[in-house]
Amino acid sequence: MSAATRAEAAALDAADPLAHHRAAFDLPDVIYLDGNSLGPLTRAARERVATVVGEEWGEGLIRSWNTAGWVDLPTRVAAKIAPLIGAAPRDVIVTDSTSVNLFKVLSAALSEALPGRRTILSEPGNFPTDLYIAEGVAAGEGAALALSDDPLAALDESVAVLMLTEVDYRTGRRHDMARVTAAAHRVGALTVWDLAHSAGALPVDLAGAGADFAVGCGYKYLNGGPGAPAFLYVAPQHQDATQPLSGWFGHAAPFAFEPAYQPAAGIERFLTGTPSVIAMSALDAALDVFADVDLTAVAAKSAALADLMIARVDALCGDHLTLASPRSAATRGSQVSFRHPSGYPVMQALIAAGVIGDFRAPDILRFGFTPLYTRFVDVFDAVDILADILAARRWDAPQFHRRAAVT
Ligand SMILES: Cc1ncc(COP(=O)(O)O)c(C=O)c1O
Ligand SMILES: Nc1c(O)cccc1C(=O)C[C@H](N)C(=O)O
Repeated sequence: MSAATRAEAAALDAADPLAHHRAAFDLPDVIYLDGNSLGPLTRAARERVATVVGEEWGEGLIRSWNTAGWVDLPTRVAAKIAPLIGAAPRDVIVTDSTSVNLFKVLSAALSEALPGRRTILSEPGNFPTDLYIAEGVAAGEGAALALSDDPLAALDESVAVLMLTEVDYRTGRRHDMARVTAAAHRVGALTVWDLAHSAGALPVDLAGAGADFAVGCGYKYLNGGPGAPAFLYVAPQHQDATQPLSGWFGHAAPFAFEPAYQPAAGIERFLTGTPSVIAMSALDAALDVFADVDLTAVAAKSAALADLMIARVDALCGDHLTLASPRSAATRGSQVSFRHPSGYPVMQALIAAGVIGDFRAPDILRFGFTPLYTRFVDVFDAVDILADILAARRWDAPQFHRRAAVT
């Protein structure tokens, strides 16, 4: 499915069965192709945060832990994420950040590994926090982190845990979770999957793939807001594992205030401290947009949006940009990246012109596709604007070269 003219792109929008979901979002007047880094505000989250602050906190005060159900938020929100990732609700919990959850599940995975196995295998291109956390866990557990550009080939009987991000944050390349998990299990290794760039964007089937552990972000495709709580998944057969951040919310009876730690049964032992109620409420409300959404349709539209972008970039910007993502949607997540030697100022010029993507060092222009609110005409217009910036070298102005702290 592609469009050679703006009218054809508009016709695709007119026929789009997901188009009505755009009204659930509170979008400013920009073309937003960065929902893979920070999802936008939903109308429901805006209202819910106002209620939580004004009524539940302002009026209810401490009573709201019970009367507003604050204490159940980690499991209630998890039950909304579970169907998006192919998991049973009791195998998912919402808590902490992705990095902290990775620390917990990696440690638990090492404790579940076959005797004598102390290697965590990953890729050098994995998201840095994953590698940093694995370094920390390895140092504390007398394990080692091994990196390979071809982790499937590097899998052998020394590997305790294979830790991968399903969709690569730079290129959008997608691993075949079922195939890779099966290969890990064949050599006796466990798997830890990072779903930061998958959850809410693509159908994920953790249980079907036989994945052992997973983590993911609340603030990207799930639209939970900046710094939204993250989630983690533990397959039922590993839920007796211990995790080292043994805080009171993971205790079997937190309000018994016992001096000794006794882990809760099941997934709740992966909690640590008090949930971030305002942030978790925003995520809870934002997740309602997925209530009647078929992720297969989301992924199909995402592939069509990305294919349109690639076709238009080939046609209009081919002399300037090199595709850094798989050309085939079959091995791609919900984003497309292009290389340009001056990627940073090009992206700054594009943002100044009202098209928001992001830059990833050293030379990547990255565009995320979020089919619940992104239209075909948005992609069409974005490439026209990008082509103009490149052809006229509008990016080569001093203000676009100044680096911001956060890219
Ligand atoms: C693959 C991946 N994992 C983890 C994170 C972030 O983890 P945290 O929410 O702890 O900052 C990101 C993005 O920031 C990411 O892209
Ligand atoms: N978590 C972020 C942040 O705190 C500031 C800026 C960006 C982010 C991101 O999420 C980046 C994102 N994980 C990426 O794939 O690049």
